[in-house]
Amino acid sequence: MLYVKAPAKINLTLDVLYKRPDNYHEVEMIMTTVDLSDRIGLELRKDNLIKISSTSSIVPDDERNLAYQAAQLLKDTYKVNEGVSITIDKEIPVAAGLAGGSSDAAATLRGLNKLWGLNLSLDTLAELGAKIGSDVSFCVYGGTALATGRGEKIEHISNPPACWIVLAKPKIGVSTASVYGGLQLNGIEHPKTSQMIRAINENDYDLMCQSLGNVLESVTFKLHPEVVMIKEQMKKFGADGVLMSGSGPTVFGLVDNESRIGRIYNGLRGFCDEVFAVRLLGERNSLA
Ligand SMILES: C[C@@](CO)(OP(=O)(O)O)[C@H](O)COP(=O)(O)OP(=O)(O)OC[C@H]1O[C@@H](n2ccc(N)nc2=O)[C@H](O)[C@@H]1O
Ligand SMILES: Nc1ncnc2c1ncn2[C@@H]1O[C@H](COP(=O)(O)OP(=O)(O)O)[C@@H](O)[C@H]1O
Repeated sequence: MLYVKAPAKINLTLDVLYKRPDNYHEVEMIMTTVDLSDRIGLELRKDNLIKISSTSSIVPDDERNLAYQAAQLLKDTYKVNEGVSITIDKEIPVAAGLAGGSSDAAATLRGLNKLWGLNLSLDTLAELGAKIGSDVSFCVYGGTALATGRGEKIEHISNPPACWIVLAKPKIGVSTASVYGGLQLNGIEHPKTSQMIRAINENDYDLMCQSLGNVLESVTFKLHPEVVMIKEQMKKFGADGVLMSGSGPTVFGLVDNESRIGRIYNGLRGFCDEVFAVRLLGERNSLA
């Protein structure tokens, strides 16, 4: 059995430039990985089948699973005559804005590259990953990046200043498609992407906290007002910078001082079942 780690991502900035003719949105976002991971187990099968199981009751255990799609795509593209049993130990909340499914797909690509002896580069895996979903390419590489296009064009940047992240997910799932679909770009306030890059390059924690921004908040806040409340609570309990990740509903708070985490964590536990205090991960993936 080969085990591969599949970490969650957060969006430090998420800007939408325009809606494209293919119905995707042209984005500009800074993404980084955090130390909250699913664990993917891969075991070779001689019978040519792809089988999938997970510890979560809400994640599909058939061809709708993004990890299954990753295996199928590699199998079809490279005419692989072996199968695989995939097990997913799910730690990342589902439909949360943390790219759990995309990261599972990316980890499956990296793992099967080794298990099936395909010898593909990370760049090739990232290119394949884009066929599964817009966030999969970033998840193939991990680390910290500026993502453009529909999210699949990846430019690596330095890792942000070291800090803690508190993640709080209210008990609702959010559909990424409906959030993008509800976005009104007229008069919207765009995040300061280049200021965020400067903050990261200069290792300036305060500037990083001031530069957080996500245009999708406006949509999700209207659909689910409890997300606004969680953001306010996170600030009240002492986080230095607070933002919704991706299309939500997870809200994350940045904290540079370990002694303040307990108060924020315990305060949020009163509102959300799923609360995590984690570190930024930083390191980029190598081939599994
Ligand atoms: C919002 C973000 C931010 O990182 O993450 P999540 O909240 O999903 O974690 C991503 O852009 C989500 O990426 P991902 O979840 O891979 O989306 P996809 O499966 O490619 O697309 C799902 C749907 O979202 C819309 N979509 C997605 C990406 C994009 N740049 N423009 C879009 O309009 C499209 O309607 C598409 O059909
Ligand atoms: N391996 C997987 N893990 C989680 N969700 C998955 C997976 N495969 C498919 N899905 C489906 O993808 C949808 C989005 O899940 P997820 O990736 O967790 O959220 P997000 O796109 O908000 O980051 C879910 O509704 C789920 O049914």
